[in-house]
Amino acid sequence: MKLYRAKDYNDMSRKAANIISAQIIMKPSCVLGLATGSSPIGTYKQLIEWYNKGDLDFSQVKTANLDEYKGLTRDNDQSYYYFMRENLFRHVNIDEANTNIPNGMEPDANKEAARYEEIIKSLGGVDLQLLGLGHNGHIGFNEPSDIFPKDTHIVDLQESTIEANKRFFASIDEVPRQAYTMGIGTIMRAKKILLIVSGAEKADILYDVICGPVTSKVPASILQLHPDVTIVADEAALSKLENI
Ligand SMILES: O=P(O)(O)OC[C@H]1O[C@](O)(CO)[C@@H](O)[C@@H]1O
Repeated sequence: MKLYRAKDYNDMSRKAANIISAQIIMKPSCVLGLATGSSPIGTYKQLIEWYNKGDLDFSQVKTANLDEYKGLTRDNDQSYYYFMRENLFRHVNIDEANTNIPNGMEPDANKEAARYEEIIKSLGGVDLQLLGLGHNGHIGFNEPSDIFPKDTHIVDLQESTIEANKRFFASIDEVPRQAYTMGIGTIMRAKKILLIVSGAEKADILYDVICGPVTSKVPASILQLHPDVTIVADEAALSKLENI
C-alpha cells in the first residue's frame, strides 16, 4: 500500500484528482471505477476544473460505479445515478453510453447482479477504482459480515450505514434499506485502487483498515492484499497513525 498524507479535504481531493488525471492521460480509453458519498465530491470538482481548462479529455473514458440504492429511480435526487450526473458527468465530455451504474429499479436481484458483473467484464475490467470508506469499514456497500462477497450482489444496509446516510434524506424512513453493490471480488479485480479518506471520525476505522487483521468484519482491510493500492488520507483521518 502507498499512503499519501494530505493536509485537509481539499488537499486530499487535489491529490486524488491528480492520480485519476494521470490515469486518463496515460490511457485515454481507461475504465474508471467510481464512488459516491461525500468523500469524492471534491475530487470530481477538481477534475471538472481541469477539464474546463482543457487539461483533461473524457471522450474515450468508460466508467462503472460501485453501487446504487435499490428502489430509487434515476431522477430521484438521492440515487447514485443522479449524484454522478450532477457531480461529474454533466460537466465533462463523457459519453453517457460509456457510463455504468447498477439499475436500482431492477426488481430481480440475481438478474441485475449478473448483468452488472458482465458489463464490467465486457469493459475488460477496471483500470483504476476510486473508493470512499464507510464508518464501519465498508467499501461500495459491502457491509461487515462473515464473508467477503465475491461478485455484484444485493445487500441489506446496516443500521449504522442507514444512520450515516440519513443526512442526505428528508427523514431516516426514506433511506433505502437495500442496495446493489460490486462485490469485494469485483473491487479486488481492479488493476489499481485509490482509497480516499477524510475526517477525524474515520481515524479509528482507517487504523483498522491499514494496521488491523484482514477480516470481513472490516471489509476494506482486504485491500492489504491488493498489489496496487494508493491511500490518500488527510491529517485528521490519519491521526491514529502518527508513526507511519
Ligand atoms: O464518503 P462518505 O459519504 O463518508 O461515504 C463513504 C462510503 O459510503 C458510501 O457512500 C456508501 O454508503 C460509499 O459510496 C462511500 O464510498
